Amino acid sequence: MTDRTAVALPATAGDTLALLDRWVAHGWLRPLDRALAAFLLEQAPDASPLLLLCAALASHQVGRGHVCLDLPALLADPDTTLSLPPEGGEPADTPPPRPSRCLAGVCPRALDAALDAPELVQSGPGNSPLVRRGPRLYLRRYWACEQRIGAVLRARMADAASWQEALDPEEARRWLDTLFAGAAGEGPDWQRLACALAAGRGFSVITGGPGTGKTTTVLRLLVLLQALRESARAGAPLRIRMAAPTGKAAARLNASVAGALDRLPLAGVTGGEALRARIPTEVTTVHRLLGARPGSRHFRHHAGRPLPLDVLVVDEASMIDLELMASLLDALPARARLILLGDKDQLASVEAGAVMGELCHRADGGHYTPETAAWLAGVSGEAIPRHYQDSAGRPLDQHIVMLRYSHRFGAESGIGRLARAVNDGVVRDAEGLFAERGRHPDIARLDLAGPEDARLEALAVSGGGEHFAPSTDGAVPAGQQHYLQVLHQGRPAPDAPRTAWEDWARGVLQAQGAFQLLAAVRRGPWGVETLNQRIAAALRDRGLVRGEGVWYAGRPVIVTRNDYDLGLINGDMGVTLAVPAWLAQGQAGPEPALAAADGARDLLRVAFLANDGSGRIRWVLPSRLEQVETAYALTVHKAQGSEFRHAALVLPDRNSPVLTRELLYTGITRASRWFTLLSSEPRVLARAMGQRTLRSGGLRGALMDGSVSESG
Ligand SMILES: Nc1ncnc2c1ncn2[C@@H]1O[C@H](COP(=O)(O)OP(=O)(O)OP(=O)(O)O)[C@@H](O)[C@H]1O
Repeated sequence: MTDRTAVALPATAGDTLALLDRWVAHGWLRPLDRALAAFLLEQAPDASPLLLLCAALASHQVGRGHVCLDLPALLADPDTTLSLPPEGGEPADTPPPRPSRCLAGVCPRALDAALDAPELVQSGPGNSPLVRRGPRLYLRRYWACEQRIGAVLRARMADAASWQEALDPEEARRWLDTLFAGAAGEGPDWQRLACALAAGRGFSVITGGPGTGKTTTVLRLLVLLQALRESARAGAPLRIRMAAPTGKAAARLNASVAGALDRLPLAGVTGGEALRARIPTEVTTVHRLLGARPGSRHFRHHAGRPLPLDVLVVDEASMIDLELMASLLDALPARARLILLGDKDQLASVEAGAVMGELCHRADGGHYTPETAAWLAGVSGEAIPRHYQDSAGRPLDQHIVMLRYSHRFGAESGIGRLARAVNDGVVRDAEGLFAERGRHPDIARLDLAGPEDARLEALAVSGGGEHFAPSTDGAVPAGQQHYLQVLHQGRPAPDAPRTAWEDWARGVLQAQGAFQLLAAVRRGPWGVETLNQRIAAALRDRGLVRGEGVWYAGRPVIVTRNDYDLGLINGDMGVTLAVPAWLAQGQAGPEPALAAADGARDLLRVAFLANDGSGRIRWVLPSRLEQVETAYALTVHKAQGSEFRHAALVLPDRNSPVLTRELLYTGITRASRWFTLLSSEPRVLARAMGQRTLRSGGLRGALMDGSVSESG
């Protein structure tokens, strides 16, 4: 609630820091944000209170995913710049004044005057800690990242003609006919258009919801590019690399690439098998590709030592934050082709920046110029419908294609229809899908009586099959007990060879992906912390897990920070297993004489799937895992890039800034077969769908006109 009862801008810098302390104490601001204000005051002892306040708020925006502080928005609605209400509730003592009260009466001119402090705020290159560009106030690091990204992408857009001219349209058309043989459907084939467009661009984005064929399309594109390279006799085959932001996303793409490549209609095509063999199936993480170095934020590859590749495909690009994208583009050779894949409607990265969303904000409408449409028709044989054409289309629009038809979720799929209704913001449709019980056997809604309703645990343990209409194939949704049963029942004998233990661990990890409980928030009764405790207790009560300590057999964990020494990436998931001492200690196999007695010497190790796509199991000593959390429940953010057969989403009964349409959409689309919604608030869908994630940043503006000038 906006508080405009009195003008209360702190009078001195000391008063400002005291106010920031109170905001920190109430969980409205991070200690880091307050520390920045204190640092600036040391640098410039006469800095104005308003400037210090703005600096702390600019820093706070970064923690909330924004790239900068939007100054007009700050004056129009000051309280949206703090974390209000804080997660998990407020402390009991009197709350401090809100920004709306401190800033009441502050006009744009006063703000301009406060920010006119060249030692702290400049408008471009320099060494001030803050940068102001028009309506935006940045921490310099984020302004610089935005500049670097803008410069690389603008240069590629400015050079579009040379990429387009380098493409032989007839040869491309011949290959597209081969690669899309038999693929006729209603309306334009956007996959074919995507291949044609990306083949004629140095930088392109292919966006689409789940199952719209991003992987299938990009593999066809890679074959097309490799084939064109060979027919032009332009030298060695293209060096192609594929990467994804997390180990989990890389492993998922890895698993689908090999199958999708096998399905390409290349059998019987002259040279087809050789081409197929020249498409890599290995997907790495962006960090690994760039050469992350332990304990450093610098990478082995950068502008001075670019990546040795000709084509780079980056999947799940919406999860890439501003800094990582800047590092990636720095390391990209000037003539290397960049193809970004992802779902523009998903939540943006946890860290600052929403690069994919900024690039794709006009993707729904197409906005292809008549020239682009004519060129695409010549290359692909597909006509772009008139309503996707726009004679005023911007250069950026000409680099983006949206795949519009889900091959995974047919027209009748509840998950597919729910995701669409949520995305379109049509509350009545979304609510109605749950009301038509039985019509959609893949979705269910469980209305809880309150935060303590034990039906939540029951569903998480068993999967809650009783809430779904029966499916035609008789399959039922899994819960947590599924992987624990695999864990208990599939355990090899103590003297079984190493391969048997690894197969078992793979089986447990795979079964663990059959169900995931998701939550919107971390703290409070509906947050992952409470849910994890409740599920662990419920599993103990049912005898599915034993042991009271932090580590016990069956504990699932998620890695929360990259650990290059252990080869683990933020988002990797593992399961704790009790294994014989010989295996835990890295010996090749059991010593026969000891094997029989070995069962008594089981040790705990956490099994992770190696994120190099090899399918190997990494056994990690629990005490070496410093940055992990229990993963019976995950936030939707953490689950991004993963997919589960059954995803159950728990939403809070109170409004929260994180409860947005994008969060709901991302949660729903984590489910591949069954989706359950759990909440005690009947209006929760309407609430979440009514809130959009808006992220401040200047990239979109900088790219829209396609000019090479600096963003303003
Ligand atoms: N044009 C098509 N015709 C028929 N089936 C298709 C077509 N394109 C993709 N598919 C099928 O749809 C499924 C999803 O395709 P794909 O994995 O390429 O989609 P995606 O967008 O990458 O999915 P994800 O949501 O996993 O990122 C696959 O089974 C694939 O074989």
